[in-house]
Amino acid sequence: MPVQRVVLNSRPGNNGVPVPAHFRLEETTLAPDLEDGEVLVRTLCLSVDPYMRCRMNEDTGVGYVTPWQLSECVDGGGVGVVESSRCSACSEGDVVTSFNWPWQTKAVMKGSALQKVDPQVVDGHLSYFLGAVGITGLTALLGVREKGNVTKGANQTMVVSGAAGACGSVAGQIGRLDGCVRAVGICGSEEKCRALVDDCGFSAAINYRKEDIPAKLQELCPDGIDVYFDNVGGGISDTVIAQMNNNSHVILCGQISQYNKDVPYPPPLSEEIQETLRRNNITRERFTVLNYMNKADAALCELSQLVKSGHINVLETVVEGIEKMGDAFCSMMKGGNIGKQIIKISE
Ligand SMILES: NC(=O)C1=CN([C@@H]2O[C@H](COP(=O)(O)OP(=O)(O)OC[C@H]3O[C@@H](n4cnc5c(N)ncnc54)[C@H](OP(=O)(O)O)[C@@H]3O)[C@@H](O)[C@H]2O)C=CC1
Ligand SMILES: CCCCCC(=O)/C=C/[C@H]1[C@H](O)CC(=O)[C@@H]1CCCCCCC(=O)O
Repeated sequence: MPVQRVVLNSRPGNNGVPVPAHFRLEETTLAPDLEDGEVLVRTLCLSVDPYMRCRMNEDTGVGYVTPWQLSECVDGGGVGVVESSRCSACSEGDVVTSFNWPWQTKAVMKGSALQKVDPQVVDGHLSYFLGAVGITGLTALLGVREKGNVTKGANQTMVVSGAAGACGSVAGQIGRLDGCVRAVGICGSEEKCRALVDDCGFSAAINYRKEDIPAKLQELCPDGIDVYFDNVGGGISDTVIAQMNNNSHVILCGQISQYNKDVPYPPPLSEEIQETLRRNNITRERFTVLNYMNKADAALCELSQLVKSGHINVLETVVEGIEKMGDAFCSMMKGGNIGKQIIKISE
């Protein structure tokens, strides 16, 4: 059976900006018969994520992430439907997901590597399994709960960087639902600022490309900053940390502004920022969602209810066609997405 797939064509290097030519679309053929335990799946949607930038390097620098190999099919989060099965756990028509879904229109996968999911959990909106009711929603919810110290009635202000992205847009909404009196987003365009305020209930948003971040933070956070959900690192985060209250909390979720640089994860802070953290007793703990998977089932159930009831509004940027994978990844790394970047492969 002929299928299309995306392979890694070349590496950007530890200091390079990824471009679509680092990926290549190929035709390949699937074996006609399944072996015992195997499942033929048709890909519905694929997830595009920042951590994939380190999979483009020979050495990812992050223990739990493996490098993609040159000329081999790349993989990541995916959702699809079972077309035929020789695995007792999967039947034709089942909707399944995996963290290691090949960027391929159809694939033969081990049934044991797939998780069966119920489309009702997302009211049939299957791409949500890769976003708000999947790993990015979990990252937002568990990141806030595990590291944010949000307390109802405590008059707290939350700031979120990368706020109009998949994790950020949900994190600010969770912050509000959990009791923050203000959620202020920092993001890279006017359109994103509008989406945060009009669609996601953020109190205000700052366009870091156009506005003076320190002045806007002072204006929009009159009682200082108590919780900072950090998706980007670098200069934006240094600016936020400089305005944080005593005994406040940074949720170190990601540092995307540094991913095209040859620095370890998490990138080291300047001596000045470290001193600010110490002086003001600000916690800054690294958060990795994969370390909290024992809480995933309950959290996914909560996220499903919050999305279905309209308490969380989901933002997505959906691009169609496997041939757009490279473009979509490179675009997301430069801010081309609002909400979760998804590639739709088939109906
Ligand atoms: N700790 C964990 O377990 C997890 C961490 N993460 C991390 O969370 C963060 C967000 O991921 P995700 O929600 O999937 O991605 P997003 O949907 O937020 O997409 C990435 C966004 O990052 C912003 N960005 C890119 N470069 C810069 C820059 N130099 N400075 C500021 N902003 C930049 C862009 O938005 P803009 O237009 O605003 O610039 C872009 O849209 C990432 O750092 C990721 O690594 C993700 C999942 C799990
Ligand atoms: C560049 C370092 C990024 C660190 C932050 C980040 O984005 C982490 C993301 C992971 C998160 O914990 C959940 C995920 O899905 C992301 C990693 C997934 C790992 C799968 C690796 C698959 C493989 O290597 O085979």
